[in-house]
Amino acid sequence: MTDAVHDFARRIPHDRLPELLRRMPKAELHIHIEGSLEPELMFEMARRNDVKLAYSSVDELRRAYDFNNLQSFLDIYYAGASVLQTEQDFYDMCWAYLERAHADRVLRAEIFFDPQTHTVRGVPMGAVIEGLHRACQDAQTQLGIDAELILCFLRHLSEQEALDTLEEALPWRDRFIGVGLDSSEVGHPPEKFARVFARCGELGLHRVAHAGEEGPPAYIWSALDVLKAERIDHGVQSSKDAKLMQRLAQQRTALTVCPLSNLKLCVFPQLAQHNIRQLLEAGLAVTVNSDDPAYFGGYLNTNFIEIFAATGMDAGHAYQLARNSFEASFADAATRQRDIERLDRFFAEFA
Ligand SMILES: Nc1ncnc2[nH]cnc12
Ligand SMILES: [Zn+2]
Repeated sequence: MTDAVHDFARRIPHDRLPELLRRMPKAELHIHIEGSLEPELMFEMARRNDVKLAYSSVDELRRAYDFNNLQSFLDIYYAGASVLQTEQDFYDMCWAYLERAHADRVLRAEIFFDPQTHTVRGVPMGAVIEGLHRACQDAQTQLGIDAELILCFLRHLSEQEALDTLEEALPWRDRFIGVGLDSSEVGHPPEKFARVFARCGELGLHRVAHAGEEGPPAYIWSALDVLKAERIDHGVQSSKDAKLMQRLAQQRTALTVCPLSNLKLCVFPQLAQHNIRQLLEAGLAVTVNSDDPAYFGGYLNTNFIEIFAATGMDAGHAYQLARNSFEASFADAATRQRDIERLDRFFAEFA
């Protein structure tokens, strides 16, 4: 941050913070598209595809969104994804997210998808990828959002299944920019996926991984050293390991932190106890993200507003978080620079 922007940001009064956070340009780097499927759209898809849900109404479904850890969420999340069957379903879900993100002043979105959740039910890989890709293209032309896809492997499945999934997706290689690793973390360390990530590196794909959401700092070390992950998704457990904190700060490896997700999955008992401010002030390249907004009570701006209210962060922190999101994105250098200039202009003009 330049000193001028920094000084200006520090003078913005706290009561204007929600407005600043809402209007500030930003990138979202950690969003599972299946986690953006709102109950209303889920019921609509269940109806049109003749899929039976375990809940009789939107209200009953929403009442079931009461989680005590990651697994209790994943069980409901995978059941919800069963309504997605056609290319149009994937398009509709992704378009709904992108419109919502646009309203939150997201200039760039890097969107995770879980193909194995769908191919195992007989949905063709092409229906998943083409539907999502078409929504990303329309978002570029109609909303001006830059949106890209990241294919995630489910870590509760085997490495061989991940390798098979990669092969199956290769005809659409130009439709995704990278790969990630998600699902049940504890008991499924990054090293289980060493070979498939090495192969993705050879293919020129970006690599990210969920690590240190519930799992230990050792998983963050191996995501970096074995998988060569360029960003760590969540990574909040890094504060338990001083050496790791030093490394992440020194390398400026981005952490895609998801405050409301961590609250809803009981990673932290209250938002006020979240360590995002500590991580940011220790010099880590922290970003704010929504993870699974339809399940965790808020899209990106709600995450910003609630975590700022709970931890007392100010406009200087807001600038740094937004700037980190652009610097950590996989956009080309000119696009990143353009977005950072937009951010600087926004802060200079905010009044
Ligand atoms: N928070 C999360 N952690 C791991 N896998 C996920 N898949 C969707 N959301 C996830
Ligand atoms: Zn996630």
